[in-house]
Amino acid sequence: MRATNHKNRWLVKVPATTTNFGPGFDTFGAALSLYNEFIIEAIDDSLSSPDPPHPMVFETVKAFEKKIQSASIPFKWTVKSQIPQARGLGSSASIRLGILAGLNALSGNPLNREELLEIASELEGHPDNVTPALFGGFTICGPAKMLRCRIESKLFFVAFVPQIEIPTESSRRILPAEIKLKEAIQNLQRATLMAICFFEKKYETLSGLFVDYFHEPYRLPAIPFWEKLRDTSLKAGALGFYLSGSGSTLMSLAYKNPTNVVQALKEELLKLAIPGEILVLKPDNLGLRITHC
Ligand SMILES: Nc1ncnc2c1ncn2[C@@H]1O[C@H](COP(=O)(O)OP(=O)(O)OP(=O)(O)O)[C@@H](O)[C@H]1O
Ligand SMILES: N[C@@H](CCO)C(=O)O
Repeated sequence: MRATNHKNRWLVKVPATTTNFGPGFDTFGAALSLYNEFIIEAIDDSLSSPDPPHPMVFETVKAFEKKIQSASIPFKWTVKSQIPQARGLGSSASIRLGILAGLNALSGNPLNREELLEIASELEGHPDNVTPALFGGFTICGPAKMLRCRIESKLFFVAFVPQIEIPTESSRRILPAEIKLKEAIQNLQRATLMAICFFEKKYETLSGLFVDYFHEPYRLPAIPFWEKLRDTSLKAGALGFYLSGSGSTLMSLAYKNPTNVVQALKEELLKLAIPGEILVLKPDNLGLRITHC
């Protein structure tokens, strides 16, 4: 049996995330009050299960081992899952971070959070889910740099989660290789204004900034009812409406009170007979937490 850290069972709680916010493709993200909870436990090598491992977990363990330049401690994992899969709410980021943080703790914390972020961003292929999941709040990610701010609790994220699954990988493949300069400028202008609104907590000024040319025009056709829900949501007073991550979740931001937006969406969904779930979520300003258990 291998030597393991004496603290050999950890509970890792990872928040869901919403990203892009319209014009902030691959750049903006926020952590939400919906969680995946992982138990990561050291095991005796000889008890290892012969089952093929989860491919994402296998890949994550390999990346951790490469970074620490050593074989990792054998472990088993379970997840109590609230985050719906392939719906643009950061379920894959939660898997990668849950495993990385648990394995790091089992190994006596050889890596700091910035190093975990680097590994998880690399594995995901983009940093905008893993950054808020790890640090909480609203985050802006750039190459090798990130900034974050708290989000006040008067901002509500009203998520409509349709039954349609959209894997991120296929949803990225349909994006264009080039963008027109005029459209890039408009995205830049809106995204910059949006960032200031979040950092200065001027949430009401967010209204009108959610128009995007980078990804939504290519992805939204897969969700035929999006336009009707956007009109309903904005008419009911939402500050903005956007495709969360690569979809399929359609996100409305409500200021101070989400009731009108939720009610209007429920009525429209009933009228259109569209199956799915509405989740009223708050910002999570803590990010990933890990405790010995
Ligand atoms: N609770 C879970 N248990 C096991 N695997 C999971 C779980 N949640 C997510 N996954 C893995 O993550 C994949 C979904 O990742 P994908 O990147 O396509 O979507 P997402 O992360 O939910 O959305 P987005 O990246 O747009 O926010 C699933 O196919 C599965 O392999
Ligand atoms: N920014 C990424 C997020 C995926 O969750 C995308 O939209 O493809």
